[in-house]
Amino acid sequence: MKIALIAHDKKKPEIVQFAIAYEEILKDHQLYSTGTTGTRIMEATDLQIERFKSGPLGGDQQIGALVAENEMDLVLFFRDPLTAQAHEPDINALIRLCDVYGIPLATNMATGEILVKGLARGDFEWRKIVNPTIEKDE
Ligand SMILES: O=C(CO)COP(=O)(O)O
Repeated sequence: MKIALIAHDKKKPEIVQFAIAYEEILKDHQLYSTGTTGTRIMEATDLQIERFKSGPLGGDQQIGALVAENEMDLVLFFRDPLTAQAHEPDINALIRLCDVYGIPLATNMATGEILVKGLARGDFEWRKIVNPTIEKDE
């Protein structure tokens, strides 16, 4: 499965802890991230992540483009709801596209844990029906 990992600055410690805790599950998937989030996770784990631009420079939009192309299966986006973001329109656009295309989206760690545990037990098998390009053993 293709999984996007994104976190706002105040949530970066959380997503790093999350990636460490679920590394055994995440390592079997294709991982993508916005720039800084990916760097932080790769510094703390052995995960390989394809990094896009930093969020404020278009990274959320690049991940949104994959969602629109049916090339993303899960978005883990630990948002900071208490800090104004210069690129709020990009953030809203990514969240909107996940809803447009019915892509599972976690905006906080508690939801992320449920989705990743679901991923591990096979709850995402339906994505192989809507996206036949997903490898059978992913
Ligand atoms: O701003 C972000 C998401 O909206 C995250 O971007 P970075 O991972 O580059 O900090």
